[in-house]
Amino acid sequence: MAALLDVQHLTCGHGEAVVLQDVSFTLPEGRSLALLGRNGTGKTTLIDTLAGAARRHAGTITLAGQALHALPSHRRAAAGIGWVPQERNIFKSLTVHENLTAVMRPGPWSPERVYQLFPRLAERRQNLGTQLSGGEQQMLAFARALVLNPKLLLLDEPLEGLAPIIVEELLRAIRRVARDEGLPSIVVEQHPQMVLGVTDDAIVLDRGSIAYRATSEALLADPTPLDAWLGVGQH
Ligand SMILES: Nc1ncnc2c1ncn2[C@@H]1O[C@H](COP(=O)(O)OP(=O)(O)OP(=O)(O)O)[C@@H](O)[C@H]1O
Repeated sequence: MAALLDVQHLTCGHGEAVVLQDVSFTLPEGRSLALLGRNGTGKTTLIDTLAGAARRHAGTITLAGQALHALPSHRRAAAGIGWVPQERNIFKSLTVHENLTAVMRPGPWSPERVYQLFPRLAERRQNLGTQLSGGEQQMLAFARALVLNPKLLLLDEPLEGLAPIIVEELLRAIRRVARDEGLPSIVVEQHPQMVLGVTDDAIVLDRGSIAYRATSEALLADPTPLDAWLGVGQH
């Protein structure tokens, strides 16, 4: 079966600066991928390049047979990229419910379904974005990407800086969406043990390229290969 996402010989960065060189990987339909690596190794740059928000110097990005690499960001969203950037792009002057209805498209994920996934958002549906906690904003950013009914979900450090109880809720939601429902997803994370439990496969970036890849299950069973790329005791 053809890969859902096919990235070939991708070189990308910011302006003239190259951050990742000649990166190739595929993501099959129904699989989820943890994107790991030390600070500054280019995880966000890779996600942003897939979403059309960083500079592609060379290479191709194909989603469900459609070439995306020459399209602007909004057309990649229309083609099925559901992107949740680190800065949580919600409309702060709209209510939770308006945030969802402003972007929703037909498909299995309706606002009512995301409220079941995130009961906190259901309680806050009439609250403005400005009235939400950081964790609730992250849930709303995730929910907005879901109601777009994307073919591929990109989550950039969705757990960063959040309280443990919120991290648990988000991990449960990622597991349900990515693992149980099989929505293809790429999840950037600095701390592997959390994300390896909710993804199928893992890629480690180092020095501008893919340094290591394995199944998440294998790395959970034996994380020693991560020592070389993330630092001993860092996972
Ligand atoms: N907008 C930008 N303009 C120029 N350089 C940038 C920009 N954003 C990131 N970089 C540089 O690109 C490199 C990779 O950064 P990137 O944020 O992709 O790494 P990362 O692995 O996501 O790190 P972190 O975990 O800290 O977010 C770094 O050297 C960074 O300084």
